[in-house]
Amino acid sequence: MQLDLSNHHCLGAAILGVLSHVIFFIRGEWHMRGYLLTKIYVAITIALLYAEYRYRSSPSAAFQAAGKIAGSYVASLFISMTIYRKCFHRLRHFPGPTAASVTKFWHLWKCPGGKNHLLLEQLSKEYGSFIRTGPEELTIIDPTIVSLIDGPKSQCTKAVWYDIFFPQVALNTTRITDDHANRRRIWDRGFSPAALATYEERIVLYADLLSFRIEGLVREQSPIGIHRHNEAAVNVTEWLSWFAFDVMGEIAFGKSFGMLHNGKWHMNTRLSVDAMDMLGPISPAPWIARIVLDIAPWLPVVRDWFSMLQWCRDCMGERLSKKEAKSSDISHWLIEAFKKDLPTSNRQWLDGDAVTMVVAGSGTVAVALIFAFYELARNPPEQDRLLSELKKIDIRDKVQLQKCAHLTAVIQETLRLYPPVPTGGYRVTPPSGLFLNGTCIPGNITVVTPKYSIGRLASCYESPERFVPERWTQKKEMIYNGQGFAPFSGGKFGCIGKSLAMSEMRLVIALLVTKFKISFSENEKGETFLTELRDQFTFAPGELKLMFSIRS
Ligand code: HEM
Repeated sequence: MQLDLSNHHCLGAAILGVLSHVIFFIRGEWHMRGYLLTKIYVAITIALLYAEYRYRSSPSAAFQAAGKIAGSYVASLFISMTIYRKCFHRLRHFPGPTAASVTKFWHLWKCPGGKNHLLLEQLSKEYGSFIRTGPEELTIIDPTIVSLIDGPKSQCTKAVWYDIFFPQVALNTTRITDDHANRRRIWDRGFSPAALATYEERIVLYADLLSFRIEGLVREQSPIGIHRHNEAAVNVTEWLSWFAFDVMGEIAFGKSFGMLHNGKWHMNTRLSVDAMDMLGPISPAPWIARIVLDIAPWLPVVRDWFSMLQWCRDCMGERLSKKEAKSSDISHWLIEAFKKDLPTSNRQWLDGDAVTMVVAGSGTVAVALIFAFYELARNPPEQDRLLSELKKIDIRDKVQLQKCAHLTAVIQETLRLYPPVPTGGYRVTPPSGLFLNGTCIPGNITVVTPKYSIGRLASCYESPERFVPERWTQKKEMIYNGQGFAPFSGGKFGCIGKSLAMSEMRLVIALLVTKFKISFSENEKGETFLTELRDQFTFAPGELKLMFSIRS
């Protein structure tokens, strides 16, 4: 009689599952090894199948036995993880959906369409300011957390999310603090007041071109747009994106992408917008993102992603090959450091930062502008207030424009309601942890601080859902607590392009509002535009058409 050992094997596999959890997986970071572990698991399962096939009488029996053993391992591993995460983990006392505390698959399941900003908003209503949104992750919706994690004294580091981009290295994705500091010093040269002044001169030209092109649409000089008397329906999602990308092409690589001029998408900039689609559904679980990138490079969205990276590399390659070094773009400073062989200045960093310039510098400005015009169209009196402020000054004079309090307030209110980076900016707490209003946040925990929800807290803003720019000027009593307002983040990882972005936004809003009256068309109230809004680390808005009519 043959002894059936399969139950013993299953028991052994189950014990191995528990041991591998408590000895290995419970410690350190594993998100970069997902693909390797999957391959090892599949290889061992195939080996088991082969062994069982030799031992068993039929292939189906071999399949069954091998499946039981491999399944026992996985089941016990997950049971061990579940028990640990629910009953023993340092975050076990924090409220949140049960499934979220056990696995990040829950998060992927809940927001397949890139609606993370809405999901976190809904969770905050259900669970309050502290929500356990992952086994090792806390989402904190409290204005005080912002300076704790992104203030000048913060010891927090960047979370595993930034490894999605590996092997790409760049200023905003490196998780090595010293590398970040070295690279940031190089970038700082490209954002000195002198460098900024040269960029700003050219922004005026692009803003004028945008205004001129919209005027062309209204005056029927262009086939694009539906004209009616002295007004035209303008797809502001496209035109403002073209502006932001053209400006960034000029400032990053010394060449425009030509979209304002041509009135259509440049193939590769469109690609870079589409490529961001990948970040919507997979951002909540970087380890799954890594597996998808490694295992399925043929998926259309992953292909777009790699093509986008390649295109950014090509832009940098082209810029590198230019003999005449132009000191008036950001690349000039990065290339100079590369030629001097400064720390963190090899070709890989140059390529990575080419992506950073395109992604961080264009989509953010575009989305802020699109929302500013959306709100101005919804609130015509705000256009009148801007007009009366702007008619007294020379709009093309940056210093005068900076002094326009209402203009700045319109931008701040837009960024409060629609922060271009709505939920991203994940950080890891220092090993000693953090204290927030008497609550201890353990060390080495990922902290998510959604700017979208913090900006809409009723405890911080009166009528938080309403667009009221005056709350930043004459009606300051409408802000109970403004500590959480940080659309550009802060501290060592804060936005380096803040001043540039503010200049772009001030100028475009001022130019267009003084020249055009902006309103909704008959059939457009912006509902679809809002429904289509996706959180893909940066916000990706849907199509918005607004009526532009030339002011008399
Ligand atoms: C309205 C416009 C903008 C907003 C709201 C914005 C917001 C932000 C935020 C929230 C971060 C932190 C991201 C993180 O923690 O991962 C960031 C980082 C960054 N931004 Fe901006 N940004 C804007 C425009 C720009 C522009 C025009 C540039 C120009 C190139 C730029 C370049 C960068 C860079 C390089 C970083 C990484 C900084 C670092 O890690 O040291 N941004 N931005």
